[in-house]
Amino acid sequence: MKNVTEILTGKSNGAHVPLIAGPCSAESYEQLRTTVLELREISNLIAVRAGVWKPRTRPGSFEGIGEHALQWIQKIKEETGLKFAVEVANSWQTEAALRAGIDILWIGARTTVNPFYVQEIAEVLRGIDVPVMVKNPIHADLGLWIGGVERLRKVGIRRIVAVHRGFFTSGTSVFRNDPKWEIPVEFRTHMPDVPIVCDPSHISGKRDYIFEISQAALDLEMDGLMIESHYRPDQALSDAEQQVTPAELKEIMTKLVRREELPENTEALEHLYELRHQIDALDHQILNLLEKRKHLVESIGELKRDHNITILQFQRWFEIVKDRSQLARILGLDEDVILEIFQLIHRSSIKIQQQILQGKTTDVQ
Ligand SMILES: C=C(O[C@@H]1C=C(C(=O)O)C=C[C@H]1O)C(=O)O
Repeated sequence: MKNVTEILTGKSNGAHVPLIAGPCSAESYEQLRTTVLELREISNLIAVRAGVWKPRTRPGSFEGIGEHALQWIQKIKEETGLKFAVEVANSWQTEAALRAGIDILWIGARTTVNPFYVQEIAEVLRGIDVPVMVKNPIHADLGLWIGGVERLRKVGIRRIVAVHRGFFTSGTSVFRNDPKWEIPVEFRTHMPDVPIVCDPSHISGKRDYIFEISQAALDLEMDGLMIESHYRPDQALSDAEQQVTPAELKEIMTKLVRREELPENTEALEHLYELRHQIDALDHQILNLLEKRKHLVESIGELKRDHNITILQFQRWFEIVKDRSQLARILGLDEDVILEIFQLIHRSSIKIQQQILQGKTTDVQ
């Protein structure tokens, strides 16, 4: 687990799961203060989140208190000594947040989608040492997420944390936003030194799923959690259904299981290595079989070239799909995954045969 606590607050917080929590929006001084005082009871808490400017899909919804709420934050910061994080979506909001001494800024999903906005914010931050969290863009465009981080790095921001808040779904998921776990995993392979915090509130859209998603995030080695909490969630002016009370949040945090990357028990560790050894052997067999398959595809390609036969053979391909799906089902394998693997293999076969028919060598696939 990367040290999100140190990056965002400059302090360390032991082996806990770092938690950033607070209301979706700062609605009133009382609401914010009561929530924060209750949240202080959770030992994982490293910073408070509070929306000041709220980007809403359609006008007419509560769009945040605006700059005035920064004064409440300042007062509560003084009283509690806690660090506060605020979302900024453009240059003047960034300037106002910095003037108010906000400790951590975050760039929201609706801003990460737009490189112009991210750049505008980055320009205000040039030469300033403030930690910034970058939420994934609304749709699953990994490049924009990485690009957001790169824009901040280019102006000298060093303390950066990515936030996974899920991706737009047109109502096809039980969740408000589709987690698409493969995207943060992919993000990690591109930017291994940037910690990722999961925001289960925005993924779930419903408080009942927050524990489940938080646990899934920890099991994928995410480095912390960002969760919306309100002392009276049902009366919240925004995101009422997904906010939990500080007491509920405390319970969620206690129930979460922090799993280690490797078992401490030496017997279990040896068993793990033995099983991995067997997987290595099987993977090598898979690769050797793929190499043999490739040679057959090449021979068929030469035959097609010499006898003027089309590369793509739908009838044969449909038979393969039917046969391999059926076998996958019998073997208890995930049919969709097996189909995807065969689609990739088929795509590669087509490419190999195209090269043969065009008279090129087939080294590159
Ligand atoms: C190998 C062939 O060419 C293509 C590749 C296929 C494959 O990879 O199995 C199947 C059908 C064709 O679209 C073939 O015609 O059999």
